[in-house]
Amino acid sequence: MTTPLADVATSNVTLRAFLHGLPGVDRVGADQRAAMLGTRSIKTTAKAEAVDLAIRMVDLTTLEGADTPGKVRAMCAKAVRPDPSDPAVPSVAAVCVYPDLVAQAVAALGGSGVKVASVATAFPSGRSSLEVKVADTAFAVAAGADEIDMVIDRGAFLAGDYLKVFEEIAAIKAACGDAHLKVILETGELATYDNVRRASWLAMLAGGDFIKTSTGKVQPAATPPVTLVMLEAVRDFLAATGRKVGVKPAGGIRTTKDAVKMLVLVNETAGEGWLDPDWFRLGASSLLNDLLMQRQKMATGRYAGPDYFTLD
Ligand SMILES: O=C[C@H](O)COP(=O)(O)O
Repeated sequence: MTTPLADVATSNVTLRAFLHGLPGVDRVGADQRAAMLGTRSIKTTAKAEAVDLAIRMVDLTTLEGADTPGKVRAMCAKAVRPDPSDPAVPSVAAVCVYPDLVAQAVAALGGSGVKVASVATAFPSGRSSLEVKVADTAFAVAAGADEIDMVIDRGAFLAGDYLKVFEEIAAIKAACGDAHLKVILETGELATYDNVRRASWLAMLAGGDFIKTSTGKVQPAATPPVTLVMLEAVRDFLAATGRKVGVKPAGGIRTTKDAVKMLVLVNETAGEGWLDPDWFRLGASSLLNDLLMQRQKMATGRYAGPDYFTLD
């Protein structure tokens, strides 16, 4: 008899049996399908809409040891009005910063509708005690974070201790309160697409509101096939449980072409219902400028050049 979904996390044995019972990913098929969808051409009008949608989906990110309050304030201004010369350009979805810079971001964004996301849980390695990770999360939430981007314990996952990973995600979810939880799988360290599928289900079963590919600190990061596997997982999870989970590819998404490819993948895999910033985000530090350049090119027929927009 198969274990009901609500009970699969009662022990590591049942959780392992469930995750290893998921259908295997056809690696060649996933690579080919992602490559094929990446060659789809779209009409100019659809492209203009896609560029604005992609801007609205950006989590504008700075995650450097050298980040300063001034840099975060400038990034927040850009998040709200990406192109000061054109008020028709929409705001991005969120900014993403380290926990100690959340308060500055909240103050700079005040009332704009742009959310503040923060990478808690000993980002990017995730190597600390659960106590420290929960405290890191609580600190960011108390400072006003709307969203927490946590990293999973890849060491525990790769060692087969799925219950530890599950319980950690559930504890961080509890510490989030009303803040949304994005669970970073760090797919570049998971070795196989089967593991990406298993980690996606694990994160969703444990209560994640979003599953996110990468920290941006490990290569490869948000590749199209990995994003495809995760989109299939949220589609199948919705069918199995009735709960919808979002997807956030992050890391290495730099061009409008990369972003549009992602939107085609979303449409063709999870479906139109995910083509919304509530359900799909693009985590990126430098994509926004390229989207702005392409937007201007489509409107005026010429590029403004990268210097026209403020540096990310
Ligand atoms: O979450 C977002 C990533 O850290 C950004 O990565 P990126 O600098 O490659 O765009």
